[in-house]
Amino acid sequence: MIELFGVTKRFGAETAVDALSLRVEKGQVCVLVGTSGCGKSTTLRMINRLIEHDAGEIHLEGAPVRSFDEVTLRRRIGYVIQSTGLFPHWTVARNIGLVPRLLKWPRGRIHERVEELMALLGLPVQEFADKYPRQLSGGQAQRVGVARALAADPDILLMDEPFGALDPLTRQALQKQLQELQARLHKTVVFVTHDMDEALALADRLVVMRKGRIVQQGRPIDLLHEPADEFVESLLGGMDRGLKEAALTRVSERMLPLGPRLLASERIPYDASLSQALSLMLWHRVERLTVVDGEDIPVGELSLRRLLGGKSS
Ligand SMILES: Nc1ncnc2c1ncn2[C@@H]1O[C@H](COP(=O)(O)OP(=O)(O)OP(=O)(O)O)[C@@H](O)[C@H]1O
Repeated sequence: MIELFGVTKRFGAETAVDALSLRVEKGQVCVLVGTSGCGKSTTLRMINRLIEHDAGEIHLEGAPVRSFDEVTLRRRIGYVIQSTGLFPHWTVARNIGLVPRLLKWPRGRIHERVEELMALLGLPVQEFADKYPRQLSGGQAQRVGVARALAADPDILLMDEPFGALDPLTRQALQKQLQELQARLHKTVVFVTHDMDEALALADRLVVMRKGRIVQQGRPIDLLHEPADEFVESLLGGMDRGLKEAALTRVSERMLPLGPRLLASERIPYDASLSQALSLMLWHRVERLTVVDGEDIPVGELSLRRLLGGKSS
């Protein structure tokens, strides 16, 4: 668990973070959003003490962050940034093993851990272990960055725009991979992003910041339904909020069992979102879709009325 109590950070005359209080439960993904310069990165970097706070308290599992030495912080908190921060003259394997080496793990254990992480992140050892960062694509480098952050099995992961520099397809693939990892590893994650779709997809708890303060926080769906003010409303998508909400619901949650009717010709996977279903209906000018499982076998149907929240088909 991470707790911030009235935390303030000033840079000269400017207050970057202003008496901010926040609690991130164990295993939760907390996403910070807000306009540029509102203090998201500063908040993140105070948690691992890359920036020291001026006032208030920050606690990890109930103990002040200032009571931990640097090595303990490195072990307990993984940190991923947009530019990856990989050492250019080190191989992928060496980059991933950085923190275990600092912690003086035995060589064999480091080797095993690096291989385990590369497998976890979909980076075949044969192909990537001896490559240098310049030989990697943006998405591959970002995966190495995540593997490195996870190396010492930290409880906490701080991610600052980790996928910001990637093309939309790679970005979505890495978001999905992060969700799958999180389902297995249950880290306590604080994630900063400018991309509202990314924020809504990943967040258990969404925190909207403005001028160093929190304007609103809660479950994404609650913020979409009841934004505290116009600022939150427009940040969350304004008129697009309906589509953003639909993106949060899976087709499998709305579909009905297969009925006696003929199957609709257009098909959609059961784990697609309602916004994708709506898009497909618009594209094909149809009001019904056949829902299929991973093997393309029909498992249900989704009608436009049902998609809109109606009870019957
Ligand atoms: N090292 C620093 N020295 C002086 N001012 C700083 C420093 N770091 C941040 N600031 C200022 O503090 C404020 C908050 O910056 P921060 O990087 O936390 O915002 P942010 O919300 O992460 O912004 P962005 O979304 O653009 O990355 C900004 O006004 C910034 O100029």
